[in-house]
Amino acid sequence: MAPATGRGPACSLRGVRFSYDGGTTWALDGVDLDVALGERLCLLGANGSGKSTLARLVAAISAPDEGTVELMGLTCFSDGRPDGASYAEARSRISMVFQNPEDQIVTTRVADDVAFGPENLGWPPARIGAAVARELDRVAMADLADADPTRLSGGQQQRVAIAGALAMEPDLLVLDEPGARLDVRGRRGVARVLDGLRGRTAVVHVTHFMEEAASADRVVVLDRGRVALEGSPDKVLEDPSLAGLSLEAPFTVRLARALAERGLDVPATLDTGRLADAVVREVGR
Ligand SMILES: Nc1ncnc2c1ncn2[C@@H]1O[C@H](COP(=O)(O)OP(=O)(O)OP(=O)(O)O)[C@@H](O)[C@H]1O
Repeated sequence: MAPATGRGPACSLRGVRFSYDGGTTWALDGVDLDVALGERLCLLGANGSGKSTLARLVAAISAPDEGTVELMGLTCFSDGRPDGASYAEARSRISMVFQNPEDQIVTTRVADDVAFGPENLGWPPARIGAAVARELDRVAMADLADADPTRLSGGQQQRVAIAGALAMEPDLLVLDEPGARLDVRGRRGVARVLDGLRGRTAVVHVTHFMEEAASADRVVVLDRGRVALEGSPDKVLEDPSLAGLSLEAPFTVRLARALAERGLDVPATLDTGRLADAVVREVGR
């Protein structure tokens, strides 16, 4: 087994396989995945393609059946065999946010909920207090610090869950469809928080929303437990093979294709302004 260094990349998976039924079917079937420190990666794929399973492996919540998992430069699994000390160390540096925020509520006061993770890490009270104040501020929930989280809206609860995850000052934040139950405003709020982490905290973000993937550094598309597409958002979200993976290209890309079919020379782009400029140029104002 490679020595544990504790340095990056945030995540490096090689030949990872995972089965829920003892190897009859594979939810993940030979996945290689790298996430650099500070990088924001979006995971896309049809229902059942393996996104949540992969997210849990990256978050050090579940173990692979086969393959090598390195997290924060620590070899946690080598050929499927665990290294308990490395795994425990990696876990302390990774946080996860799930789809249903109510599953993550553990107390009856917002500030206590955010403090829960740091308390489990054994931090001194002053450090915990500073982390709670900082993260409630980040998610614009400072006014509701004393509220009962079970009485908040789904969007507010998700912000509390994100604050709790970030309060532990993770090097890697894994989010499994955090916007699934949020309206547009709620999802924009999550996007703003993620933008603020750019370059400092690695983020692995499972989503069904193409617009969210557009702002990632890199996009990976899963198909039946394997990596089907990988690259920059421009490259992946404009790829014509997306439809064959049961994914719909973003609106601007579909619009550009429809205009091109009608004879306009416009690029299939994620950039609304660039598309608008091209249309204006083509129709001659
Ligand atoms: N707890 C479980 N027990 C048995 N099979 C499971 C379990 N969780 C997931 N699976 C199966 O593993 C495969 C991958 O599921 P996973 O939830 O990782 O996909 P996903 O891409 O996140 O799907 P979705 O977009 O629907 O959330 C699917 O075939 C699914 O049915």
